[in-house]
Amino acid sequence: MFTLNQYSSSALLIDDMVKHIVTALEQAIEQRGRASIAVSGGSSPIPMFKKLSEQSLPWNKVYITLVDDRWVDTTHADSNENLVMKHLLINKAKLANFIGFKNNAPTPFAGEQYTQDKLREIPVPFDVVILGMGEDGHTASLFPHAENLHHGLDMHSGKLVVGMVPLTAPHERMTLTLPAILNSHHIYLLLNGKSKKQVLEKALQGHDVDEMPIRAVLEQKKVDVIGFWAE
Ligand SMILES: O=C1O[C@H](COP(=O)(O)O)[C@@H](O)[C@H](O)[C@H]1O
Repeated sequence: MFTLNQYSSSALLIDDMVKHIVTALEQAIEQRGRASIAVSGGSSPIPMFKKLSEQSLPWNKVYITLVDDRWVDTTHADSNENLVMKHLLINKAKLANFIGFKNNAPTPFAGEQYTQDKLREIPVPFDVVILGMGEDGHTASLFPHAENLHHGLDMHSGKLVVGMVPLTAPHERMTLTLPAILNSHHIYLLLNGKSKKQVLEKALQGHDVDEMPIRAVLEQKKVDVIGFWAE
């Protein structure tokens, strides 16, 4: 089920979202001794990452990975791994365990198996998956009309990650597949600004997943999804 939480300011949104994340991670650590979170890149999560990094948690028991990355060097300005290093794995959170996607393979397709093997270290189901959404309706790097989109959405592929070549954004990508995203206890969708609200409304009005892959997450019945929106 999808629920949208709306806030009168982004500061209030961040406070509440961080509370949700911390509660889920604390609960997992209490029950299983470890917790896991997969996070988006892009610009939306940056202020939330900083607040999250300041929280008092046994971060050495928290495993962090990405929901997607661009196939660029990890020091590149467009690398989601670089973003997480700079904005999340700081302050108290620098003690967390991080597993990124990028490896030395020439393409994300050639690198799938290596990353998939590395990701086996992470406790699953993920306790929290933080998604974003692009203006084109993509989420993670599941991009509209991309040639490989059906592999990313295939609930029976047995794959955690697949390569993707977006038609609507730069860089080849590697993305968690839909079944990997849905192998989670909580999915939080972070949305900032009027235009993302309009994109969300359009997504909720239709069913063509190829046109707007975010619909695959909004329409599924396996995991509850909470949207966090502020103008
Ligand atoms: O390319 C990407 O875009 C989405 C949305 O990013 P935003 O900058 O509009 O917040 C992001 O969720 C994804 O992780 C990223 O690789």
